[in-house]
Amino acid sequence: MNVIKTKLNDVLIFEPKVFGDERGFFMETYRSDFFTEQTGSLPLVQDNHSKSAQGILRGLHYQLEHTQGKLVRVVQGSVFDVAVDLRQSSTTFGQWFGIELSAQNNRQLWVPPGFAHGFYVTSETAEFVYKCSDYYHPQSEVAIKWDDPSLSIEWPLVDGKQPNLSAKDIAGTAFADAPKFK
Ligand SMILES: Cc1cn([C@H]2C[C@H](O)[C@@H](COP(=O)(O)OP(=O)(O)O[C@H]3O[C@@H](C)C(=O)[C@@H](O)[C@H]3O)O2)c(=O)[nH]c1=O
Repeated sequence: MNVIKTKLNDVLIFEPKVFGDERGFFMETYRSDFFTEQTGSLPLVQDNHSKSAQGILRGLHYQLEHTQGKLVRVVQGSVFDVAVDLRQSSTTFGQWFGIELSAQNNRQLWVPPGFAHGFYVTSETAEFVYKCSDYYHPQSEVAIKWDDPSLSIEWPLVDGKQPNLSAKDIAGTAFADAPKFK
């Protein structure tokens, strides 16, 4: 597994070693010992899987309590995945990082606790799979507006069309008003 630092503190890209042969391929996608050594996070406790059509944007989400770190990847299709640093003590507070994750590049992104996370589907459909460091706690969920002008996230919108959002995400909070971490 290759590990690459990003411009945001503690956000890491993981590139699994892929063993291709005449049958197809094999890769290890998560090892708890290696993951903990690289991130300092404890083993991950919840696995999630979602499918979305092109143009769907989910985010930017986080939980204020039971704050989750997320190890995210795409098993079908491609997305533009974004992390926003909400930790006021961090030198990269308020900054965003975006990366293409796809079933072709096999890349995984580690979005640590203290970040908002979202993704936009660029392929016809995409299946998104992720592991979380804490359990779902809907009472403490927050959604920040995907297009908050103070974040200026450069989403690669297909044909320049507005993305499709859930009602919760349409009603998202402005970055300035969203609760932050220490
Ligand atoms: C996230 C989640 C949702 N659900 C349920 C609640 C709801 O009925 C349905 C869909 O939930 P949502 O609309 O919140 O799903 P979604 O918009 O896909 O939410 C996810 O977005 C990405 C960007 C993240 O980072 C995730 O942490 C999570 O917030 O699934 C669970 O049962 N467990 C979970 O862990």
